[in-house]
Amino acid sequence: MLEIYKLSKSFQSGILKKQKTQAVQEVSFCIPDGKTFGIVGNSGCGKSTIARMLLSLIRPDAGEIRIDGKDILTAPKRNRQALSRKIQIIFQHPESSLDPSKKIRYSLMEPMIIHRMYDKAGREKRMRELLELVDIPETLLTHYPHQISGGEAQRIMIARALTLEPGILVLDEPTSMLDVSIQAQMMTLLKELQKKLGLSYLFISHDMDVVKWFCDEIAVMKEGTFVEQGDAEQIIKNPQHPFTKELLENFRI
Ligand SMILES: Nc1ncnc2c1ncn2[C@@H]1O[C@H](COP(=O)(O)OP(=O)(O)OP(=O)(O)O)[C@@H](O)[C@H]1O
Repeated sequence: MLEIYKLSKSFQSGILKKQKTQAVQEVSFCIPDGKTFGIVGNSGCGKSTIARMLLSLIRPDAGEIRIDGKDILTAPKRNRQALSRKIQIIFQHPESSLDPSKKIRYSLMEPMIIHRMYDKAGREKRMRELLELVDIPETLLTHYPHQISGGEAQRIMIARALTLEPGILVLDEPTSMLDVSIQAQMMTLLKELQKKLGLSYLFISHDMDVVKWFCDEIAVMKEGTFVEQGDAEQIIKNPQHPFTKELLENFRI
């Protein structure tokens, strides 16, 4: 279970750091095990800043990030690494997330080696289990990233994220760079994996149709705050906030 409470982050930029942007302001939400929470909003509203805080890439100014009741931000240093490993991300551009000079086998093994997970035989076994889960043939292990398709690269990235046994995946527009025909396959795979592994997803997207099908709950984000949040289908069917209505209108055009 992921619980986010009053998370805030501002950035200072410009000459003498005089310009302040409140990127995220007191957002709270909760994702139970096996559920999907979606964040929708225009470019620059703060979605990636939330993702970066969850992945411990930047530190929030205030708030709490609790995984199974334990706050990552105040946990002792020795526990923090294990806790932050529980949240992994799938990016928009799978090709650029894979090292072009390394074979697929290396990309799958690397996180387990860095985090000293399993012995050699255990890592091999885990890698093969994951390949089967994401439906990728073992023959691809000896390929380089430029020798595989966008859809295959995204499956490999999902397997790579799962090597660390996370409970939560942040899906940052995971299919927006793929062909429409592959997008549906990928979303179905993500649903299957969620069911099999009990994963929680934080899904960042612009596509209202996908959000409605994929998410249990959503938040509509504008200028750093959630203007509306709750059951996905309910919000899309009966939006209350003018900004949500505007987003839905623009999407339908
Ligand atoms: N490192 C930074 N320094 C200064 N301002 C930043 C920094 N990172 C983000 N911002 C600002 O914070 C706000 C939120 O940015 P963020 O990247 O979270 O938006 P987003 O909703 O993810 O946008 P997109 O959909 O385009 O990726 C924006 O106004 C952005 O310019």
